[in-house]
Amino acid sequence: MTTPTAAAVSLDGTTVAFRLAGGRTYTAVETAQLSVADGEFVAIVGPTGCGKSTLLNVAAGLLKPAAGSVRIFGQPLAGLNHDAGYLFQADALFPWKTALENVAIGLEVAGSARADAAAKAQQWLASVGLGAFGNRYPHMLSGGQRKRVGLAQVLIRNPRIILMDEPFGPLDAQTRQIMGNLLLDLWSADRKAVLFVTHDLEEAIALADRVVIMSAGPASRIIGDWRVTLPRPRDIFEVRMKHEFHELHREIWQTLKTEVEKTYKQAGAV
Ligand SMILES: Nc1ncnc2c1ncn2[C@@H]1O[C@H](COP(=O)(O)OP(=O)(O)OP(=O)(O)O)[C@@H](O)[C@H]1O
Repeated sequence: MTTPTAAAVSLDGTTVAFRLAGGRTYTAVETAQLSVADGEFVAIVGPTGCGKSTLLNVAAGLLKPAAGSVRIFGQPLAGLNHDAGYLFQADALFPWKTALENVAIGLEVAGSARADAAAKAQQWLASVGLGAFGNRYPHMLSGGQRKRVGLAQVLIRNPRIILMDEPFGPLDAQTRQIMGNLLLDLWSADRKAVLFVTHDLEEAIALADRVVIMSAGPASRIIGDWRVTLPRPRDIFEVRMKHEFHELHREIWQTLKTEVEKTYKQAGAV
C-alpha cells in the first residue's frame, strides 16, 4: 500500500558499515537523512569514496543499512526495491543481444508477449533517438548510443523511481550535455522521482531540483541540501550561462571544496 503524500525515497538515520578483513568494520555513511519526493529530481554530490553509490545501493535495496530506516513511498523497504530502475556508470547491456532485444528484455522477463515487448522497445529506442539502430549489437554503438539504449532499457519498465549512478561519467563533455538534455526531456514528460549521483557539481545544478552534498568519508554525512530554483524547462547548455547558476555554484562549492580537499589530504595526495 502506498501512502499518497509519502516521499518516494526516505532514508532516515541511515548508517552503512562494511566488514573488512580481520573483523574490522568501515563505516562508510553515518546517520544520513535524505528524502526524494515523488516527481522530484535530486542529485547527490560529494568527494570520491564518500558513499554516494552506497546510498544509492541502499535505496535500491542492494545494501542493508546497519542502522536507520529506508522507506519507499512510505513503506519499509525489505529486499530489492521493485519500484526502482537503476542506471549504472558501466554499461549493463547484454553484448549478444541487439539494441532492440536489450530494451525489450525487461518487459519479456516481466511477462509481456515478445511481439508487444519488441513494439514498445522500438518506441523507446525512437524516444532516445535510436529508432534506426535497433538491429545493432552494443559493440556496434558509440558510448553515448549505448547510454541511450541503457536509458531506454530502464524507462521501458516505467519505474516510479530512477536511480542513476554517474550514468554519463564515461562520456565526453559534449555527449554528456546532450544526454543531460535528453534525460531532462524524458523526465519532464513524465516526472519520476530521480536520485542522481554525480561528482560533477555543474551537472547536478543543471539537472536537479535539489543538490545534496555529502562530507568526506569515513562516516560520511549529508552536510548540505540546496534547492535549485532555475526555471524549467531547462537547456543544460544555456542554464550554465545564467547568473543564478553561477551564484548557486559558488555557494555550494564553498562547502564541497572543503570536503574534496579533506579527501585528498587523507589520501596523501596534497
Ligand atoms: N564492499 C565494500 N567493502 C568495504 N568497503 C567498501 C565496500 N564498498 C564500498 N566501500 C567503501 O565505502 C566508501 C564509499 O564507497 P562508495 O562507492 O559509495 O563511494 P562513492 O562516493 O560512490 O565513490 P566514487 O565517487 O569514487 O564512485 C569507500 O571508502 C569505499 O572504499
